[in-house]
Amino acid sequence: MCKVVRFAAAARLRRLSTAIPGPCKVQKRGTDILHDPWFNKDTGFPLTERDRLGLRGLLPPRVISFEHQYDRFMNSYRSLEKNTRGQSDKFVSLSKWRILNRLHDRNEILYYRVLIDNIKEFAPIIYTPTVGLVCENYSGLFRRPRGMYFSAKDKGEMMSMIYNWPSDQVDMIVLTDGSRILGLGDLGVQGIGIPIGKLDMYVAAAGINPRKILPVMLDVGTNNQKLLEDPLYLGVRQPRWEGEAYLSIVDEFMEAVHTRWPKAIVQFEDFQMKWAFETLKRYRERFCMFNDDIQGTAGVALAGLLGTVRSQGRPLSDFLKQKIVVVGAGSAGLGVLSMAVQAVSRMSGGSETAANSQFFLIDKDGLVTTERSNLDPAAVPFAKNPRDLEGLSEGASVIEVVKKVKPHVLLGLSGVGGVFNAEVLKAMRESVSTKPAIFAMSNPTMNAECTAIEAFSHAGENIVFASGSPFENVDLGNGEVGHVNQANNMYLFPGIGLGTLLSGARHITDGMLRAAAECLASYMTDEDVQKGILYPSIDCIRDVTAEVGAAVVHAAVAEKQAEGHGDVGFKELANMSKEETVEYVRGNMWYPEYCPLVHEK
Ligand SMILES: NC(=O)c1ccc[n+]([C@@H]2O[C@H](COP(=O)([O-])OP(=O)(O)OC[C@H]3O[C@@H](n4cnc5c(N)ncnc54)[C@H](O)[C@@H]3O)[C@@H](O)[C@H]2O)c1
Ligand SMILES: O=C(O)C[C@H](O)C(=O)O
Ligand SMILES: [Mg+2]
Repeated sequence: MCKVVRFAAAARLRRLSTAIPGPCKVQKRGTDILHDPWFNKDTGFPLTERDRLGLRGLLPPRVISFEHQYDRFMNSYRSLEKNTRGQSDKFVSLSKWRILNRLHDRNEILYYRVLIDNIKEFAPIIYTPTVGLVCENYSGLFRRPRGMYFSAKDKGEMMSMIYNWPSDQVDMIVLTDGSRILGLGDLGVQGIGIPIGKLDMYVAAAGINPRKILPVMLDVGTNNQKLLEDPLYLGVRQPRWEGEAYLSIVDEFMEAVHTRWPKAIVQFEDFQMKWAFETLKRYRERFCMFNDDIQGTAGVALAGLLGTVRSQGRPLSDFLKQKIVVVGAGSAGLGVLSMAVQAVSRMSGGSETAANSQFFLIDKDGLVTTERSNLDPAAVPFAKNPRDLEGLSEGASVIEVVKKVKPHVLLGLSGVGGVFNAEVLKAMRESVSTKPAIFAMSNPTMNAECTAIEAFSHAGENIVFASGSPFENVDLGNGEVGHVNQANNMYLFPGIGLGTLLSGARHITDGMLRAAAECLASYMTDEDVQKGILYPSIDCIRDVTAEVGAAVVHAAVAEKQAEGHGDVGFKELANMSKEETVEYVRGNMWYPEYCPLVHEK
């Protein structure tokens, strides 16, 4: 359950008691307005507005209310569902994505209202997992551009190109180079679907004004041979730029963005590991940015790990005793480990070190130890010393490690579907935990380490289960339900972005990220957690984001990072109670409703 009534319902009530939204200025007239999805109201333009804006005669005469337009869309959506019954999942998902995308391209206010009010149903279409399918098929699906594309061919031009974007103010940018799209690998320019999906979640969950978002693709080529040979491929047809040439492109983009919008926040998304870590190190002190796969994922996973301790009825301090096996030593797995190790270190007064602690790291070559030749520097802190291992050695397989360690938690961020096979899951029955936890966090659905049904049927009914992509709850056949949690960074990145924006911080610190994770960890009640419900329902995402955003603002104030936003300065932020900060954040969330349009020359 959400802590407050569903946000949409609350906003609707608020609207009833408040005046009509203020006017919006528009520099266009006539058909130019109808073709601009930001201003277009379709048949919803009142007659007086049609007169003012030169729209008379350009629309059928009847004026349709917003509510009626909303219902008409939902009816078409339901008809589509009926008409596609029996078709392949892929066909159905893409059909649903198309109808939503078409609405976006026509009428953004209606699109975002439909999305916010039906977020549980539509998130899997506009975000994970369908967004993966959209990226794979992007060149064929492409109709209209969304966002900006900076390519290797634009070197030297970015400082002026950035002014081609029509909006004066941009608050939130999601940037990808398409090199590691979900678990699907290098999809080149087709990866633009990910920034678009993430930013739709920013609008839906954090209420960032869609006029102030910017999805960006940095196209430095692709190493995906199939795409390079595809005549329909829309990206630059060359192998990826590497080394200094690559970094100089990202540098130029970051400089250009911050010249035009000095306080814009840039979320790095789905970069291959080497560039994910390198760019985070390179920019985090210079710009307001974070890497969602490393830092957002870490916070969501840490919240889940703390939840598993509570689900066992143990105090949080027992986190120090939990044995946790992480499968996948990429940007996400290493991000999770480093945040978890920091938490352990804080709890134990700094006495724990990563390598001899309770964590075990496995990559494609098995258990990671100090004996590994060419050990990735980022993995060094988590490599086990073979002397500390009894009965396990360098490169031990997942099944060998699980059998030997009997972990409390088995967490997958490998990008490989089925790695938690029946044998591995059955071995989790021997876990030392009363509630063994299985986190199959890789995306999209086909890349999950196991499905929910596999987890409950092989590992037992007393497990806690979480996955990165959504799965249905599992009917355990005895009147009980195996609860499926969605451990996805969508529970944190919107709050990290919104909290940073409203605090006016110039950097996103570890303290702000920790506050976000701790806030999510404490969101659920003990009663829910003991039933195995570690994360809130996605229906509550605006409420969660308000709380997470407030926690980020508080941390930014405490660390003297906050400079304030708009009329609200550091002092006002510092004087707000926790509840007032949550209300402040909630009150700054944009909500889609038609505003009266006023023509301005
Ligand atoms: N749920 C979430 O919120 C979330 C967040 C971030 C990433 N992810 C998912 O996590 C996955 C990995 O992302 P990443 O950025 O870390 O990727 P990455 O490519 O940087 O790392 C993948 C890691 O998995 C390891 N691996 C590959 N095959 C393996 C196997 N058979 N057994 C064990 N390990 C194996 C690789 O050695 C590598 O260490 C992706 O599917 C991504 O979608 C999920
Ligand atoms: O995009 C998601 O659903 C989560 C995460 O950022 C990922 O890369 O898988
Ligand atoms: Mg990602």
